Formats: sequence, structure tokens, C-alpha cells
Amino acid sequence: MSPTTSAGAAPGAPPEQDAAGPTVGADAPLKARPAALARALGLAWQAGRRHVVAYAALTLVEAVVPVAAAWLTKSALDLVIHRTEGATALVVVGAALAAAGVAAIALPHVSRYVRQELERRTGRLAQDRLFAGVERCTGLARFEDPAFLDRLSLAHGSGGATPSAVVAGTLAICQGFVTVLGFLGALLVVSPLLAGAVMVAALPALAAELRLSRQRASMMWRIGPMERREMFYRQLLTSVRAAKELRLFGAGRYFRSRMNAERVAADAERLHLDRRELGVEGGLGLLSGVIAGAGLVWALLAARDGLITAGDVALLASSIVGVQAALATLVDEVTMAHQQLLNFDHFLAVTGAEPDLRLPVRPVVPPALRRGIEFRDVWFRYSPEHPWSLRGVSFTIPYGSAVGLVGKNGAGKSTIVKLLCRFYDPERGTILWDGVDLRDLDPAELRGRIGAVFQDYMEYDLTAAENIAIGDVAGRDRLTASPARIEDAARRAGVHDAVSALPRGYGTLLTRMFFGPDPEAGVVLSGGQWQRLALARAVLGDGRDLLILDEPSSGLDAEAEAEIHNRLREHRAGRTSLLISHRLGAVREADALVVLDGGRVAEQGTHEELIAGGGLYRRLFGLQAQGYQLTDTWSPGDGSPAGDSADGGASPARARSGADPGSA
Ligand SMILES: Nc1ncnc2c1ncn2[C@@H]1O[C@H](COP(=O)(O)OP(=O)(O)OP(=O)(O)O)[C@@H](O)[C@H]1O
Repeated sequence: MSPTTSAGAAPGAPPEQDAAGPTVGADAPLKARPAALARALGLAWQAGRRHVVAYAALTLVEAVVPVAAAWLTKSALDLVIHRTEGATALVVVGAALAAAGVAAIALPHVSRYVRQELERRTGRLAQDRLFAGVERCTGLARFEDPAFLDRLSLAHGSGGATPSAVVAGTLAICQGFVTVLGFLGALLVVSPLLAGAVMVAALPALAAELRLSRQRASMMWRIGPMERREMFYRQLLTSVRAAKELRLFGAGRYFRSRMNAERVAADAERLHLDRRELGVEGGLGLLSGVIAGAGLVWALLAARDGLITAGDVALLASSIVGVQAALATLVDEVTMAHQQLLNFDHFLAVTGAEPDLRLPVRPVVPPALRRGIEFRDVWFRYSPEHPWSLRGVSFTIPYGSAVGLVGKNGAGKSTIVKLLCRFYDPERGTILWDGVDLRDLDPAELRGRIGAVFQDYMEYDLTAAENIAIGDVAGRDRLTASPARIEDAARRAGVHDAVSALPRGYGTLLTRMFFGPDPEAGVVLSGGQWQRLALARAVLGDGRDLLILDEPSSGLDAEAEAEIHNRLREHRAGRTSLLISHRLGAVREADALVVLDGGRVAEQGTHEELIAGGGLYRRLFGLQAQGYQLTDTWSPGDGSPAGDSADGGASPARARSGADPGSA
């Protein structure tokens, strides 16, 4: 299966339409789906039923108030001018009018309060659902798919606010309808013709606004990649890691101009749409104004001729303004809800996406490793557009033995590690865990049996203890490793002394990010100390069947590296492990070595066998050993014991992480 297609899709097949929404990675949706509306309302309902009900009740009352106020004003005027009733009626109407005024002032505040709480609740629920959806991506391929990343950022932006905005929008639409109907009723009483004209003017406005909202959603989709690139440059310009190089190379200005260029391009798209909106909305506003003006002139003339009363004129004026205001709100709300729903589709696509890796219907719980792990004719590429990274790789990691993986940069070593952890599936061939295909195992269970230090290990902005405890997360809300286990892992990784010497020992925060008044609150570790912490994390889970060490000591000084390797050798004793290092001296003692070249296994055997074989390994080893000779006696390729000397072999080289031994 290709890593970029949905689970179960054949390589090269079009992406699947998932049940919950549009396909992850598909084009921008342009039609709001009723299913999306139902899901958004459902989410808001789950987040806060009482708030939805209260908000609905308040909205309906708000809808009726202006119509009631207009009728009451008309009645009051007619009572005053025609004196048909006594003072009591006037007092009642006046009191009712005052109550309507109070309601008109107070209700928006109350409903805003309710709406804000509803927003917070749905926002929390939506965020949790979104990240649960992200967690369902058990592999890595989705995180390398730009279309998915765009969808994710839009989903993040829209998911939290959308359900409550859709509830508010739907209710505002209902409110608009009630208000419009009330005023139209009033208008019909005074002038059916005018009522018709006001209504007809509103329909093109509705259609135009809907069209604009589709264009806005599509524009947001188009500028998504620009915004992501802009964000990348922004983060780069403020990142501590990048600061050294940016200053040394004077590259800050270059990245600033690229950041600005992205913003300019995105803003040009926004401006284009804003202009279109201005034209359309300005034209529609003009049309409404003409209708309202004509209606008022007619009403004044009709009142002068005695055809209608002064109260009717007041009612007509309120109704025209009320209908147009309600229609404008209606149009705005429909547009807004439509746009929110289009964005909500991204949320649904992420939360409803199938897992990126095919999961077995009845996953096998991986048995404790007893025989070993076998790569059998494994072919893999990161996507159909990429070249093969592994081409028919076959080798075995026998139970209880240490296998070293060596090869030049790009040979495929880290790719093998990623396949072993099942971050991707091979396109052809199989990886067997005691004879069981990795694809038949539960990925979480499989990963629970593996301890690993990755080449690009993480540095968490947490305490030292937490940085280690993350290596064995059992609970959902808290880290469960005991202080004794954490300390034991730190000792094995040779970082206990350094951590103990920190201002607050294991409780020291390893970042200056969350700064405060306390200078001891956070410290910054050296690269090698961070690497040791990553190592401690990997060796924390004691019962793990397989230990993977991808360049575990690249950042350490020579003495520290020797010490760490001794400790790790003790820790590995009798365990199954896969070691990757460009420093061949660090892996030569492995039980077997697998040499990769261009995604193929070039040779396999013990250090002695490979040296005797005179192939790639011998050449690489010779080149490294040459750099460490006290006397210049080694000649690459002659296989003389000098290369196998203590200096040439066992002493750790000072190559940096990722250095190509071929170019040492
Ligand atoms: N995420 C990725 N997407 C696309 N191609 C990738 C990705 N990761 C690695 N590759 C490609 O796969 C090939 C093997 O890379 P890999 O990282 O496995 O090599 P490596 O032997 O670990 O190299 P190094 O010694 O430099 O760490 C390379 O050609 C690389 O460009």
C-alpha cells in the first residue's frame, strides 16, 4: 500500500471518499452538506444542551421584540392622535413599549453570555475530537502529505468555533425569519405592494452572498499553503535553533523577504475577494436604500391624503427598516453559516478519516519475541512519486542478538527503523515478528515492545523526570514511572549525575520557554546531555523485546561514548537490538552487521567476515580507521590488522551525526 493513499487503497488508486466527509487531501469543498450541518449541531448539543436550549429561547424572544415594539408604537400614536380610548389603554401600551425597550437592550447581552459559554464548551469538545482524529493516524505518511496538513490547519481554525457558530447562525436565521415574517405581516396590512418589493429585493442579495461565501471558502483553501509557508518562516525567524545560522550567514533578511512575499501573495487573494464583496454588497445596499426611500415617500403622501393613519406611517417606517435589517442579518448569517459549514468539512474529514495504516480486523497481540525479526524482500518508497528507498531488503535480527546496520547517507537505515516501528508499511515484501506479519499486529502493542532512540530524538520542554518518563506512558493523564525507575534509566544512560546536579534535580524544567521570576525554574542542556536523556527514555521500559538505537551517541564526546557503549552493552546483554551508527567502531561488536547500499543489502556477516570479504564495509572501516592511526600505516583496502587496532576500531570516531563514513 502506498503511504499516501488511504488505508486499503491500491497504490496509485484515487483517494477514497470516507464516510464522514470529503476525502483527506481532496480539493476544497464548495457546497455545504446537510450532513455537516447536522454534525455541527450535534456537536454543540453534546457540548452543552442547556446552553443550546437557553440560547434558542432567547433568540426567539429577541426575534419578536422589534415587531412587537413597532406595533406598540403604532398603537400608541393612534391612541394619542385619535383619542379613541381612555388613559388606561395608553398607560398599558406605554408600559408594554417600555418593557419591549428593556428587553431589546438586555436580551443581546444575556444571549451573548450564553453563546460565549456554548462556544467555549464546543471549542473544547471539538479540539479534543480533532486531536483524537490526528492520533488515529498511527503512521507518519499523513504528516508528510501537504494536503492533509492544510486540511488540518483549516480544521483546527474552524473546528473549535464552528459548531457554536453554526448553532448561532441557525438560530439567527430562525430569528431573522420570525422578524421578517412579523414585519411583512405589518407591511402587508399597510401596503401589499411594498411588502412584495422589499421581499423581491432580498432574494438576489441572498444568492449573491452565498456565491461570495463559496468563493471565500475556496480562497481560504488556495491560500492555505501560503499561510503555512509564512508560518514556517515566522517560526524560523524566532527559533533559538535557527538563530545561530541565520545570524552567521546573515540569512534573516532573506527569510524575512520570503515570509513577506507569502503574505503579499495571500493578501492579494484576499484583496481580490474583498473588492468583489464591496461591489456586490454596495450594489445591494443601494437597491435596499432606493426601495426604502420610495416606500417612505409613498407612505407620507398617502397619510397626507388620509389613506393611512400616522400610526401606519410609523409602522411602515419601522417595518421597512426592520425587514431590511432582518434580511441583511439573515443574509449575513446564512453566508456565515455556509462558510463555517464549508470549513467544518475539513474538521469532519480529519476527525472521520480512516486510519492511515491498514489495521487488522482481529489484531494479533505480538507475542514476546522468541525467534526474531525478519525482513523478507522488503520494497518501500515514501510515495509513488519518490524513488525506492528500500529495494528487496532481506535480513534477520535473531532473538537475543545485536545486529548493526551500516551504510552511507541515504542508504535506507532510518527507513528500516521506521518500518520496524510500523510507521509505514512496505509496498512489497513482509516484515515478520516471530513469523507474524507486522501488518497483522496491533501497532500500539507492537510499539509497546520496542524501545528506540531516533536519530532526530525529541527534546521536550518538560522537567528532566518527565523527559525520561515519557518513555513508558501507561496512564492517559499522568506519567506513571516511579522516581526509582526514572533514576535507574538515567544511570544506564549516564545522565544521572548531570541531572542530579541541576538546581532542582529531576524536577528541573529543561527549557527557558515558560520563563518566570525564578532563575532556577528552567535550564538549557547541552546536545550530548539531551541525547543521553533520549537514551534514558529508550531504556526506561525494561520489558521491551527490541531495542533500536539509531545513532545513540553521535553527540557525545569520545570518553562519554565509550562509557555509554559499555553501559548499553550491559543493558543489551541477551536482548534483541538493532544498532545504527556511522562510527563503525561502535557497531563492530554486534553479533552481525548488515551493510546497506542504495536501499539494498550489499553484504552481511560479522565484523571479521566483512573485513575478510573486502567489500564496502571493509573500505568504509578502513577509511575511518585511517583517520585514527597514531602512525600512518593504514592503507584503505589493504585489510591490514592496523585498521582493526584498538585505535582504529574500538576508539570512537569524532564524526558528527549523519556524517558519511565514505567521506570521512
Ligand atoms: N520522509 C521522507 N520522504 C521522502 N523520502 C525520504 C523520507 N525519509 C527518507 N527519505 C529518502 O529515503 C532514502 C533513505 O533515507 P534514510 O533516512 O533511510 O537513509 P539513512 O541511511 O538513514 O541515511 P543517514 O545515514 O543520512 O541517516 C533517502 O533517499 C531519503 O532521501
